Amino acid sequence: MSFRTQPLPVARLNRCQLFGPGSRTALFEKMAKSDADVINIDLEDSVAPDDKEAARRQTIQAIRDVDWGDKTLSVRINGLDTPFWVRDVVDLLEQASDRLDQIMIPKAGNASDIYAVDAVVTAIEKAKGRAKPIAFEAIIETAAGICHVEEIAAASPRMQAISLGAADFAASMGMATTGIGGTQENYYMIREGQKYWPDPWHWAHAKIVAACRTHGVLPVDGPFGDFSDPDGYRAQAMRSATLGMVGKWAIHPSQIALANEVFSPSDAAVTEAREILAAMEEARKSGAGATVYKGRLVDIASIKQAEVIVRQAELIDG
Ligand SMILES: C[C@@H](C(=O)SCCNC(=O)CCNC(=O)[C@H](O)C(C)(C)COP(=O)(O)OP(=O)(O)OC[C@H]1O[C@@H](n2cnc3c(N)ncnc32)[C@H](O)[C@@H]1OP(=O)(O)O)[C@H](O)C(=O)O
Ligand SMILES: [Mg+2]
Repeated sequence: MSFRTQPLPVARLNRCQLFGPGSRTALFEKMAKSDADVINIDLEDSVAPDDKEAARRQTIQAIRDVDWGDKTLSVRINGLDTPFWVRDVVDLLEQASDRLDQIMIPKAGNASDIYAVDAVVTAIEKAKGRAKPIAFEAIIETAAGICHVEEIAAASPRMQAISLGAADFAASMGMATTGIGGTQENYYMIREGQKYWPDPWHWAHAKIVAACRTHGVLPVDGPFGDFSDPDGYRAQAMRSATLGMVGKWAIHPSQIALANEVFSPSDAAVTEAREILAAMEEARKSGAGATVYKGRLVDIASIKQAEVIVRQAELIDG
């Protein structure tokens, strides 16, 4: 038990992060009109090396021109192991409008990666007199990243979110799969002749959630590549939500409604959470720290659990 209070993450919706390549300008208006809470325009792996400069230019233009409504607007820059990332950061900060909310840092390996981007961003913000500080989201998608996820979460006050990038993560870990997230056919257990498929991403998700929650950062599930498998997407999203993640990427518009559904508490869950809070308030008045709700124990920890759900419902209701 620490005397420190666990910090709350930023109070904004992050149920669905919709991705689109910065080189596909025709998608920008569609992304802006979508129901995703966060838009990630990608300058990294969905953009071919020959298209990098044009994608950067087009992205900056779109940040200025497109009506992004009240969405969180984020751009994924290129990795720190490429020749592109510095120019991405400098041009975005100098040329895109204040409408840009966040920079997403791929393949973050340690706190120094975040520090390096922070140093460049901070210098340009000061030079330009930018009123609104840029937020950061880091992607954990390497063995080094998962080993150092806690220092990454703590690396800068700009850190608002961390996602798992399942494809690069699998490659970095040497995992025997070409699938992007979800159930892996060969990762099974067997009991009485029946196969069961555990979740190979579980431990990484849990480690990211713990690091994020320690430092007041939003933990987010990454991509699910097979956009023709809505049931698989929903199952993965529900596992992530149960573990404490607040949202999931969509790499195709068909995944947006699924993410919004899974990461919005149901009416029944909100009603139950409010009833638990009411039951505990009654208990408190009579001097008790625990009581019975629908035949089960609820106590002071239940208040905190119920508040997670009520807080999310209040964010959604605005
Ligand atoms: C794995 C790692 C990652 O990097 S994931 C993140 C990077 N990837 C991307 O950004 C890819 C984003 N998605 C796409 O580019 C496309 O969706 C697609 C290539 C997967 C499919 O495109 P396609 O046009 O063939 O799809 P359709 O089914 O025909 O589209 C139907 C309709 O929807 C519109 N559309 C398509 N994609 C988007 C989108 N992203 N946003 C908004 N709208 C979209 C399309 O234009 C059609 O519109 P219509 O014609 O009906 O008007 C990770 O890093 C890791 O390591 O894990
Ligand atoms: Mg990746």
